[in-house]
Parts: sequence; C-alpha cells; structure tokens
Amino acid sequence: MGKGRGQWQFLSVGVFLQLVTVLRLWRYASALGSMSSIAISYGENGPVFCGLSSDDSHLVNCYGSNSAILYGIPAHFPFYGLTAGDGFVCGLLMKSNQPYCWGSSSYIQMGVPQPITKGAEYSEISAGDYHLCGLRKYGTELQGNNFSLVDCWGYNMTASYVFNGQVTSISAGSGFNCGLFSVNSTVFCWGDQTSSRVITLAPKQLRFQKISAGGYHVCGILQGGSSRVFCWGRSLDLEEEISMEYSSQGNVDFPPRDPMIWIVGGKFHACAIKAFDHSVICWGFMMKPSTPAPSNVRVLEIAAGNYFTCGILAEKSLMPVCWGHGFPSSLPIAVSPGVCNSTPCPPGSYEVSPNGDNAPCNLPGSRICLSCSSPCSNEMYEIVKCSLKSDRKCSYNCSGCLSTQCLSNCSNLVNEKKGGENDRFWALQVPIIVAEIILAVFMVIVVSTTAVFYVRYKLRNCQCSGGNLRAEKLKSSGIKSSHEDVTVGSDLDDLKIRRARMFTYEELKLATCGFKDESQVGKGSFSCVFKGVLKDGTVVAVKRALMSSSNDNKPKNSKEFRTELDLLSRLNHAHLLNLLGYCEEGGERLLVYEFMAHGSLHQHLHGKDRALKQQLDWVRRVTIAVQAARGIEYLHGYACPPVIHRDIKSSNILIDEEHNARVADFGLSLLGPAESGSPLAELPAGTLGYLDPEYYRLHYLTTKSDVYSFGVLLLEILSGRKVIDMLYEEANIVEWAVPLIKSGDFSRILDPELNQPRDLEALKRIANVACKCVRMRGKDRPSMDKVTTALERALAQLMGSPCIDQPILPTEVVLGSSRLHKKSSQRSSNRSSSDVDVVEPEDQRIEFRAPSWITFPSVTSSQRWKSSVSDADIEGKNIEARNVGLVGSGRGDGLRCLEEEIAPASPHENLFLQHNF
Ligand SMILES: Nc1ncnc2c1ncn2[C@@H]1O[C@H](COP(=O)(O)OP(=O)(O)OP(=O)(O)O)[C@@H](O)[C@H]1O
Repeated sequence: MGKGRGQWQFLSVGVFLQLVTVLRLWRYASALGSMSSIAISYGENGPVFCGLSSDDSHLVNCYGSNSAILYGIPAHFPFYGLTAGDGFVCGLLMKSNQPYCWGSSSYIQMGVPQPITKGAEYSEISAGDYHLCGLRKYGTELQGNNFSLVDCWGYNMTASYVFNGQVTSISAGSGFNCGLFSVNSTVFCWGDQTSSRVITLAPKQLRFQKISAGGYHVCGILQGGSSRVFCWGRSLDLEEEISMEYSSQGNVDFPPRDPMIWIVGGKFHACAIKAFDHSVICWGFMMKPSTPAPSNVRVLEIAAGNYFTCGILAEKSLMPVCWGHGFPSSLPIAVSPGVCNSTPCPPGSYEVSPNGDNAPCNLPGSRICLSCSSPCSNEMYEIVKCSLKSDRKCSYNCSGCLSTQCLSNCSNLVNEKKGGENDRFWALQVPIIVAEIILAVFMVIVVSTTAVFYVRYKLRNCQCSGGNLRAEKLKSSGIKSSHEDVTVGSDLDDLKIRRARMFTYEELKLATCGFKDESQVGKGSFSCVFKGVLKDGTVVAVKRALMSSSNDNKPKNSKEFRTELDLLSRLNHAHLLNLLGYCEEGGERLLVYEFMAHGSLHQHLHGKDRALKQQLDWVRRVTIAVQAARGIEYLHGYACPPVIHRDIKSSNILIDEEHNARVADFGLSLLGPAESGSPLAELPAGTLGYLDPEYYRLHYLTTKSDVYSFGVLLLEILSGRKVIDMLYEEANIVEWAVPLIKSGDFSRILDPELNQPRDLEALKRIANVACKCVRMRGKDRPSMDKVTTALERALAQLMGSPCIDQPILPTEVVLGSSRLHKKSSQRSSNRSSSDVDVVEPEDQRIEFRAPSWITFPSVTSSQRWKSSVSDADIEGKNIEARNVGLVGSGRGDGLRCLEEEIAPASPHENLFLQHNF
C-alpha cells in the first residue's frame, strides 16, 4: 500500500550527477507521494518498520518480527526512499534509480524486480499488498512525448502501463494502483478492483494535491483552499456498512474536515497530518483494542501498516512512535525524517533539526530539508512564515469562521463572545430536543412491536403462494408447492408433519433386519443410516439418531432431529432428498427417506474405488453441480420462510438410481430470516473447509454462507481433491485453487483422473463462478439463482449446445431425469447393503469439522487426526505440527483470507481456534 510520506526529494549530492538528479527531482517535489524515508511491511510473518538511518548514509534500518526482512536488509545500498507491502520492503537505489526488494513475499522476489527493462530509471516506487509499481523518470522517450510509463511487478500486475499525459505520482493499494496527472491534477486508478471498487468510484471531477491508497480505499487531499480529505473505495466512504458489520471488532470514525498536508492509508483506515498544527489524525476502521494517535504533537512523517500507523515526532527525537493495533508503541531505532542533503534547502522548504543533540545528519553542512506546509487555507492566517529555519504555521482566523473545525478551534474565543447568546439558545432548544427524543423512542417501540406481530402473523400463515407468477415459476422448474392444499390458519404443527407418514418402530426394525451392521450404509455425526425394505417393497434409508450414553436413553441432538423433520416434510423439489416419514417411540427417533442407490458425491470423488470417480465424467459432474444448485436455489428462493442449509458439502449431495443429485441433510438448517438482509446471530455450524469464514468469524448468517460452501463444492468437483488435504502445500482447497484460477492457470486445478474436454471454456466458466462464490464478503458473492444460471450455461456449452446464453429448463428435459416427485425409491434396485462400492463410511470421516459446540459425537477429534494421518500417509508428528500450524497461524484455510481481508483474530478468537481445531 502507499504508506508513507514522500520526502525523498531531499537528496544527498556528494557528486555532481547526484546534484543534477536532485535538482531535476525538485521540480516534482510535491508530487512524490508513496515513497518515503519510512515504510511498514505487514502480513502473516509479522510487521516490520523500516527507515533510512538517521545519518546521511541512506542505509536502511528495520525493526520487527519478519526475519526474512530483517536478515535480508541490503547493508551497503543507499536508497532514495522506501515502500513496503505484505511481507516485503523495497527501496529506490540511489546508484541506479531502480527498485531493490527483499523479504518473504512469494510475489516479489529478492533483488531488482524482474523483468528489468533495460535502461529504465524510476522517480518513485509504491508497493501494494502483493505487487510493486515504479513510475519511470521523466525524460524517457515516451514521456517526452507526453506519455508516462508505470512498470509493475507481482501478483496479477506484471506489465508496463502507458498513460496518455504526465503522471506525477503513483500510489498502490491492495490489487490496484492510482496515479495523479500533472496537468489537471485528476486521479485515475487501474488494476483489480473486485474487493475495493476504487476504480469505478474514482472521482473524475475532483483535483488533488496528493493521493494515498490504502488496502481497499484511496484518500486524497483536495486542491484549492480547503485542502480537505476526500476518500473513496470499500472502507472509508462506506462507514455505515463497516460500522454495522464490524461494530463488535472495532470503531469506525469519519474522515475529518480539517485542511491536511499529508496522508497515508492502512488496510481499513487512513491517517493524515493537519495543516494547522502538524498533528496527526486517523479515521476509518480501528481495531479493538487500538492505542490512540498522539495528540497535540507535531509529526514530521507518517507511514501506515495494515491496522497501525507509525510516525516521527518533530519535537521529541528521531525514534518512531506507533499507534493502532498490533505493533509496539515505540521502536528502538532512530530513523531519518528525510534524506540528508549537502546543498542548502531550496525555497519553499525548511531544515529539520529535531533538537540540537540529535541532529539527523552526520556530515558537516549536511541537512534534511522538508517542504513547507501548504499556504494557509481561507479561514487561516500565517503566524510563522515558511523559511529555512521554520515551517509555515497557520492559525484560524476566528472572526471569519465558516467551518465547524474553525469554530471548534476558536471555541474559547467564540464562547466568550457568544456566551450570552448561547445560553439563551440552549434554554430554548433543550426542551425541544428532549421532547423529540421521547417521541422518537415511542415511535421506535410502536414500529418494532408492529413488526414483531406482523412477522409472527406471516410465519403462522405462511403459504408461499406468492401469487400466480411464483406458482408458475415453481411449476416450470420442477417444484411442487407443499402448501397447495393447506387452508389458511391451519394448525402449524399439523402443517409441519402433514406429508410425512408415521412409522412404528417395529415396522422399521423389521425393514432394516433389526438395524444390524450389514444394513448400515452410512454414519453421520448425529445418526446412523440403514438401508431398509418396507413391507410393500419400497427401499428406504432409515436415519436413526445416535443414542446418548446416559441412562435416560434420549437420542442426542433431538433439536436437530426435529428441525430436520419439520423442514423436510415441508419442502419438495426434484433435487432435494424427500422425507417419507418418521417414527417417534420412547427414546427412539427415526427418519425415513428415499434410498439413494449411488450413495454420496463424496464417496464417488474420494472413495477408494477409482472407477467410481472416473464414472463421473465432466458432463456428469457439471450436471450434478447444476442439480445441487437448483436444490439449494429452491431452499433460498422458494421455500417459505427461506431455508439456509448451513452444511452444503459433497457427503450431503446424494446420487439416486438415475445418477441425479439430491441435496440432503437439513440437520443443521435454520429457517432463514424473513428479510435476507438480517443476519441470524447463531453460533457457527458446518464443516471445516466448507464453512463460510464471514459466518464463522462474525456469526453473520445469510443465504450467502451456503453460496460459499457451494463454491467450495464446485472447486471439489472440478479438482477431485478433498477440501482439506494435507498432501497439498495449500491444505485448504480455496487457498490452493483460487490463486491458480485467478492467475489464468486454471487447468492445473482440473482433476487429473479425467481427460480434459476439448473445449475448456465451460470448465473455466465454472471455475470463475466458484471463485466468485468463495469471496470473503457475502455481499460480493452471487446469489444461488445466478450461480444456477451460470452453471446451466456452462453445462450447455460443455454438451456442445450452440446456444449457451439460454439457461436450460426444465431439469428433466436436458438432464435426462424422468423423476419428478415420483418415488424413485420404489423403483430402486434391491441392492443389498453389502454393495460396498458406494459404502465407505470410514472414508467420510477424513474431514475437519467445525467448533466444539457443533462437534459430532460419532467421531472424536483424535480419530479425525488419526484418519487424516493415515489418509495423508504422513508421519504422525509432522501432520500434527502442520495441523496446528494450519489453525494457529491462520494459514491454509479460508479463515486466513478473512483475517487479512477483514481483521486479525482477537486473542479470544485465536484461543478459540487453537482449542477447537
Ligand atoms: N437417503 C440415503 N440413501 C442412501 N445413503 C444415504 C442416505 N442418507 C445418507 N446416506 C449415507 O449415509 C451417510 C451419512 O449420512 P448423514 O446424513 O447421517 O451424515 P453426513 O451428512 O455424512 O455427516 P454429518 O451428519 O456429520 O454432517 C451419507 O454420507 C450417505 O453416504
């Protein structure tokens, strides 16, 4: 990110050439933005603060915890200035005007970034999270012709960018860059804006003195008298959104309105130096706990890390101080607030001398020059002029105050003057304000009570009719409303179990040969599943809740059992597993489902029988994906109230006799919020690897959590690998697949067991859909209906349809399924449960499950580790260490992404992670 104050114009000029360089650079002094004499690197290996030494050597000095940066410091290279990103630091070499980087980033290698453009020299460099950009110096042939060239290196950015017009400064954010044109001072941005929207939001009409990119936003200081800050992007212009979503993790402050002279951007925050008194102020999202920015102290220079900021105080010393979250508040290295320069400071700048004993430059006659603050704004007047010895100082002109900032700064005077008037004003206003508050509270109570009653009324009478349009849509997509014949106001309990038949325990015992082991076809966390044949020949699957060890003989998780019963009996879709009936006798609780002859998708993809996997060719796999998507779309869009499945995974996608997919297991489902925007504050539940990180961290449950899990499922279908697999360098499928897809290397994720189709485009589409589904923020993910449409198109393309823009409807026509509410179980072959090709309950246990309050009694954690060890065939010790590392360091699962995208885990959360995984 562009973090730091650019004062590298103060160049050392020991030799004539350097002097020439300095003089040329002075022309653009005010435009040197993101490079600075200090820079902060951040990321999973820990933050590091680097600065140019407080002598005139221009050598780098760093402090922090990333050893790759500390040990990689180029001890003998003098730099003009520094910039830093996720795990790396780069400096602009004085000798060659080229960047030189070091650290632990896999995107920015140590040394001069490759490819080097021969003869290229840079006037400024700026680092984003995973990339570095350099602005070519003026005077190149292209720029001489009123073009500018920016070279970038790193993730998704390696290219040379040509801009029509002279660019004076650049600043890099997370996956994007922005620049300022010199002619009209307008801003432009380019790169990947998926997570920030900075490119589309860039204000074309505004003119800036300076810009600075943060993680997902850009802030700039406006030209003109106001010198105010203007921010855009995902985090700083959308304070409300942030404050709603992250209010439990930190505070969100609004951008100040004071005139500013300098600005830097962190991941979700920004800090600036005020023109008025050179004190620092920060705003945006502040993690809890955060130390406050130093107040009423002059600051010479600032640089931002992801959740913290460091600055060099003018008065104290040259030791940097830091504030915010996640870094020590004072650092034991002295750094330079600029670069020492042996020539006198040019007009418009002043010499820095923090205090006599602590002169920043060793050589006699050598000094640091900093540019003076901008001229005082309209409401201010100059109290100290800009001179060699001092910066310009401004004070508010209290007689002409227009802004609140001015008013508050002049408050003492104003108060004295207006004291009498104010007293009268408040004497009148206070009773009115109190009355208004009381009225507002009353209105809120009335509205919320009405809303509660209304929602309850709707739920009781929910018929999901939704008018003719909806009924027609349901019909056309193979859905039969389960409430067609329900009279309004009928008893809710009757409604819930209306369609499910009640079985006796004896009946089911007989059907499953006394629940003997041979009849068992699967085992879940809450239940065992048996194959059974009813008296009339219907083949069924009987799900028997696990019994607790206590004497009262109550089945475990009876709440889950009843939830599933309620839900399933009300839902009816060709791609949902139908509930046929239930039994509730004594302590026994059993559910009777249609029997799925071909077991689960998990067994096909990860079972020991390779033939089973190869049977699932690309068309069949995509068909299964489309069908599962339709089932989930029905749950989200047509079930009333909407249902969030919460445990979408391959072992819950069952395959019937005709190889059609059915979404099963509503044991973890919840009735969704009536309004999709209101999240359910439930404890997270689900299966690790598929679990939506946003839901997990923030307990923010919407239908988009299912979309995330479905995205993981898509990656699993495409790659044929398990969602958590220690045999891969990236154990988590999302961490592994998404970078490959994004870098255009998508064919590397395709299942090697299958031959690649001639036209890869369809699978590429699906991979892209999957990437969108697993985005960190639910809001950025597509809804299930969009996912379904995209998959249908991809399927049509895969099958060679010329008309891929038409979604395929209805299911049965294209996918060859003749099933529509007919009891396929009745037609199921009487395959005995010893048909072990699809029955590998052990194999399913190689999964990492979610936290302890949703642990599943059938499998102890030690069993899970054991099975993962044998599965991965890795030495026990190693796997344990890696598993701990996976969670403790936040590496390798979707959580890591969230940690970096939204916020680091709190100590409490870290503790929780370590305990539960
Ligand atoms: N209707 C069915 N027909 C055939 N096999 C089934 C049926 N329902 C479940 N199974 C088999 O039984 C296994 C266990 O199913 P169950 O729903 O109890 O647990 P799960 O979803 O695999 O795991 P968990 O309950 O831990 O989420 C399934 O993976 C599947 O192989």
